[in-house]
Amino acid sequence: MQHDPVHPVVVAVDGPAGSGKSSVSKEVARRLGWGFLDTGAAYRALAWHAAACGVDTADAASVVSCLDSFDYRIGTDPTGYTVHVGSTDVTQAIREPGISGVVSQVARVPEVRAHLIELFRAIMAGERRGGIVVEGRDITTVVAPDAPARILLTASEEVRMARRSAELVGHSAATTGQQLRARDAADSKVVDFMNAADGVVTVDSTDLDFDQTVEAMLDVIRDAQVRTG
Ligand SMILES: Nc1ncnc2c1ncn2[C@@H]1O[C@H](COP(=O)(O)OP(=O)(O)O)[C@@H](O)[C@H]1O
Ligand SMILES: Nc1ccn([C@@H]2O[C@H](COP(=O)(O)OP(=O)(O)O)[C@@H](O)[C@H]2O)c(=O)n1
Repeated sequence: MQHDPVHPVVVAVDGPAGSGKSSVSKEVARRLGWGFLDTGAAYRALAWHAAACGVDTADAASVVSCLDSFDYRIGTDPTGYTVHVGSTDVTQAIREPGISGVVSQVARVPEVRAHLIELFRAIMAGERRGGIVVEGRDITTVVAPDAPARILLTASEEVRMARRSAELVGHSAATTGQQLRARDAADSKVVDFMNAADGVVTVDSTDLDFDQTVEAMLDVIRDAQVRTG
C-alpha cells in the first residue's frame, strides 16, 4: 500500500450514528498525516440548502431541483475543516437537531446519492496527502468498494446513544436516543451499514475507549498495508 502521488490510499469507514466514525477517523487521519472526509456533512449541508431555499425536504423532486444550485465546499484537513454552501459557513448549523431530523429524507433520493458520490470521488482523487480516511454509510460498499482498508465501526445502541447525548447539551437523553434510532432506521432502508460486507473488518468500540478505538483502526490499516505491500 505504497503512496502513489496520483492515487492516495483510501481507508473506507462506515457505521451507524454515534459509533465514533467521525471523531475516530479524524484522529486516525491526523496520526497518519492523511486527509479526512466526512461524507455525512454533504448530506447535512444539502438538507440545510434545501431548507434555506424554502424547499420541502420530504418532496424528492423538489430536493433534486436544488442540486444545481448546491455549491458545496469542504476541506480534508483533519485538524480543522469547515463546511461551506456558497459563501455561507454552515459547519455548526448542519449539526443542529433540525437538520439531523430531516437529513435522511434527502439522503434517500437516488439522484442525490449519485450526485454526492461523484463529488466524494472527486475530492478523494484530489487528495494531495498520502491517503484519505473517508467515513459515512456506504463508503465500504458503494463509494470506495476497492479501498485497501475497509472498516465497519460499530458500538451497542446504548453506548452510541450515551455518547451522542453527552455531546448535545440542552437536549434530553430520551429525545436524542429516539432521534438517533429513527435516523438509523430510515438510513438502513437505503444502505446496509449494520453488517460488514465481504472483506470489511468490523471494529466494535462498545468496550473500547476513544484511544483504544483509534489504535484498533490503525491496526486494521497496518494489516492492510502488510497484505497489499
Ligand atoms: N470509543 C469511544 N469511546 C468513548 N467515546 C467515543 C468513542 N468513540 C467516539 N466517542 C465519542 O462519541 C461521540 C460520537 O462520535 P462521532 O465521531 O460523532 O460518531 P459518528 O460520526 O459515528 O456519529 C463523540 O463525542 C466522540 O468523541
Ligand atoms: N455516506 C453517507 C453518509 C451520510 N449519509 C446520510 O447523512 C446523514 C448524516 O450523516 P452523519 O455521518 O453526519 O451522521 P452522524 O452519524 O455523524 O450523526 C445520515 O443520517 C444519512 O442519512 C448517507 O446517507 N450516506
